[in-house]
Amino acid sequence: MLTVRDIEKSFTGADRAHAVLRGVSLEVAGGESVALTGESGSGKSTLLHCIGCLDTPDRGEVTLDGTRISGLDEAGRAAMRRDRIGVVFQSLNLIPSLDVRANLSFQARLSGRADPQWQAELSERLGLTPYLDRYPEELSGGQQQRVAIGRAIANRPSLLLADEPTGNLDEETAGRVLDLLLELARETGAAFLMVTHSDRHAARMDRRLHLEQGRIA
Ligand SMILES: Nc1ncnc2c1ncn2[C@@H]1O[C@H](COP(=O)(O)OP(=O)(O)OP(=O)(O)O)[C@@H](O)[C@H]1O
Repeated sequence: MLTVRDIEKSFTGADRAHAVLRGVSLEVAGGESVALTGESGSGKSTLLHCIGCLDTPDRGEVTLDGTRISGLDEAGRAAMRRDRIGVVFQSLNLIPSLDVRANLSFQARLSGRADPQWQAELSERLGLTPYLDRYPEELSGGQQQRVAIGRAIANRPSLLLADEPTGNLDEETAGRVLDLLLELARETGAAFLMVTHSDRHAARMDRRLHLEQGRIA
């Protein structure tokens, strides 16, 4: 269960602070999928970064399965990212020097939770088994996207965060990739929060939250 309480975040510009998040609260239960929508610049990525331990809110609390993650130091936040949180962002951040097999298992190995049987099943369901020995640059955009999803889920994270994960795929491939994400998140019991600009994709999730003027509308 993800709980976000009254998060505030400002960025300081040349002369003044610009408040991006002005008291955002939300909850996502394990196994539940929630779409996060909002105009460009409304703070969706900022919110995801604060929740995913990639940035810190100025005020407010983020709790994951009872652990207050917003109060952790850098080492604690790194451990949360490694052990409990899976992310699929538009810049996929696959490791170019590792083949697909090693990219898939990278995070799970770091956290000591590598599970070869689960990884083999994931590779099969993501259609990646024929490509396990290839390097990211030898894959299509859709194939790379599926590696990023596999890597995020290989660890069975409590929280899965995705930022426009199908943004650069054609509509049909995007639909299939979203199906897989939803299926895997539900199956592993992850709380799944996804930023999307697509009404069609948002409609496929259990719930939708809209960010407007720094708050959930
Ligand atoms: N590191 C930063 N320093 C200063 N301003 C920032 C920083 N990151 C984001 N911002 C500002 O915060 C606001 C929200 O940005 P954010 O990327 O969260 O929006 P978004 O809703 O994800 O937008 P998009 O849909 O276009 O990706 C924007 O005005 C942006 O310029």
